[in-house]
Amino acid sequence: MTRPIEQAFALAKQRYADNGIDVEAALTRLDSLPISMHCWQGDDVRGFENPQGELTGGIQATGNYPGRARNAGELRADIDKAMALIPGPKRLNLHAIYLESDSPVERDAIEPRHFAGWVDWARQRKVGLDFNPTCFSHAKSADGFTLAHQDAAVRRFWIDHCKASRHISAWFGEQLGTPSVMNIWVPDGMKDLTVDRFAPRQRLMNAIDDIISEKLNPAHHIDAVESKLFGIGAESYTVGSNEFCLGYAASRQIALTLDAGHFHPTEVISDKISSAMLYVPRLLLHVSRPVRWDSDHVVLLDDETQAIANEIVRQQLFDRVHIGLDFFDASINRVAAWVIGTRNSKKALLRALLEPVDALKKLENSGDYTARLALLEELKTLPWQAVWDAWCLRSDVPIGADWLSDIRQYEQQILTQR
Ligand SMILES: C[C@H](O)[C@H](O)[C@@H](O)C(=O)CO
Ligand SMILES: [Mn+2]
Repeated sequence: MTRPIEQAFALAKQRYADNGIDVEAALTRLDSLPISMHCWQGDDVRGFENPQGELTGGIQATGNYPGRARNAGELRADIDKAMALIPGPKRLNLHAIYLESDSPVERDAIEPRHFAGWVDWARQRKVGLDFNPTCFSHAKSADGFTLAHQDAAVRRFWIDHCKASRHISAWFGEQLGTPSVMNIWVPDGMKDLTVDRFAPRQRLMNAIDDIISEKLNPAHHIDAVESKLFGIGAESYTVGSNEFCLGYAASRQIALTLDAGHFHPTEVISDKISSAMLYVPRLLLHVSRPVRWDSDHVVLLDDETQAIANEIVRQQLFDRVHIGLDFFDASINRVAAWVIGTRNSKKALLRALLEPVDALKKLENSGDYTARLALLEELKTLPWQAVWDAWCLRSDVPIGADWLSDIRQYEQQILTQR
């Protein structure tokens, strides 16, 4: 059964060796690059705090596919299913609304114990956790403002939520032995013409300064800020814009989060990585797929996903770039969405690792742009797929589209019974 896979792999290895590429070294590197899967794909960003509540903050999960996870047990089972179909290392990215508690807990009162179930789950599976305060889908964010709110009491509430979130994040890192990247994203903005664009940004800056003022162990916790261009209902003005977040992360030397859907339609985050890395210590990537807007479609193996992976590999940013995903599609099987998007992100990383980067840079530096273009195009059709299949085989996950039958079975037995 596995013989053709192995034969194809042997031929592919030779083919890549002829191009100066050590396939085994590429796979060793791939085995060291975790992708942080976002928990919110499993339940359309509802969480367990108030699952019947409205998703606000200018984001939207569209679709009504059956089988949404309704509690932590179901969500963990779905993540387990997805992870079993994805090769290589994975992490899990949690939002604060995925807490577990028998009684209501206000956001500014969340504690590590509310996430003990997740830590137990992660420890058993040897995966790291990342975290996000949830500054949306709440009565105190209903007017579109949180950390930049005019009302000091509302601002304080969200500052305290983010401070509590940092303690949870640091606890994740300490418990699991791998730092948790905590991403602060706020939806704050205005629907229409905004006269004072300065004061909210000043308030946001002061609020985040307050949040990160307590020094936490960097071996346990990493702070990140995520910019955005616009949200639904905040089309004219976003307080945490790209300039705000880049400036903030650079001046405070914290991580900058680049979400592929948070820029103008023709702007790409792949081209921002090399610039941002000159000024910030780390990047968190939210690999996503905007279709005409920040639609958070499932990640494809498309040009931009490939370009993002190429940047990480070509500039050797392995220790400074954290790769996360951010999409939520409720119109297809949600577990399949995770599998498709995460496998595609990993395929892009593999293809990037199979590039003869030094040879390409040499051609570029010598001005031989003809050979550079020729080689880049020829590389696209080298047998990376045989390497991918062999890696799936080694990682004990299905090869090709074989994973789909597992998903179908899971759908019939589990998801449709919900
Ligand atoms: C759940 C959100 O998508 C996420 O927290 C944030 O990263 C974002 O991208 C908002 O558009
Ligand atoms: Mn994002």
